[in-house]
Amino acid sequence: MSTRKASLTDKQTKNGTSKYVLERCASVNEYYDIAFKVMLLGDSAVGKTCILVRFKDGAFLGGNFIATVGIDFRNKVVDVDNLKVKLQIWDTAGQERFRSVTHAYYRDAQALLLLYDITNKPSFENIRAWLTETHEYAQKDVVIMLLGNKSDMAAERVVKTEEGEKLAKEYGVPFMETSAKTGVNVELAFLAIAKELKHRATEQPNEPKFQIHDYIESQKHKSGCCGLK
Ligand SMILES: Nc1nc2c(ncn2[C@@H]2O[C@H](COP(=O)(O)OP(=O)(O)OP(=O)(O)O)[C@@H](O)[C@H]2O)c(=O)[nH]1
Repeated sequence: MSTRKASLTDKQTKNGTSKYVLERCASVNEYYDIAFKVMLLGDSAVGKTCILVRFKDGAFLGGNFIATVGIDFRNKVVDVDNLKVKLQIWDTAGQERFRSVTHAYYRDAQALLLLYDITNKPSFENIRAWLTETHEYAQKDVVIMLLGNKSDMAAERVVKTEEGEKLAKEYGVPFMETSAKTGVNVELAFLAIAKELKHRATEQPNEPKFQIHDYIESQKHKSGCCGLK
């Protein structure tokens, strides 16, 4: 069991991360125009922490698996259409015994990344239960994305890409397979979420609506670990 501790205080959750913050803000030397909260959800060991570390630091946390205790978060600022968008990304513990802790944080999240492991069938089968939880605890208009992680482990795959696509279609949510190990589609997943949230927050009545599904389809497989524009 890890020594990682729940580090998100009430004060931190309220610090410059309200839904539509549009003035320029500085937080620990990071300037941003608008801020959103994103939560990573899914069974234990599907790779939530690794996806976050890959996105934030461009590295892979290999070696011994250390389960997250409670909830933790990291910030990353990305550029979307000349705006600096800060994503405050909450990494939750997948283990059942921490569920009541994480439920309390759903309400403030504007987006949820729901992960399963393509080499672990139960983690995929549990996605329906995760979706039920999100409907119970999250905001009605929360943006949800389904991610099939560990796509680098082709030999151990037990969940077909088409099964992920089918489930995502059933729930009307965007889907892609990712690998925290190789970086495939990791930046794309977060960037698509940032774009969707930014467009929702700044949308003008006569502007065409941002189509997250179309954006993802046009960008899939282009993104490795770095450099997606
Ligand atoms: N091959 C491969 N291994 C991965 C990938 N992502 C995560 N792992 C491994 O899977 C294990 C679990 O990863 P974590 O990121 O700690 O899982 P988690 O979902 O945060 O787990 P909890 O904290 O218990 O909720 C670790 O041993 C990682 O090295 C991936 O994309 N490919």
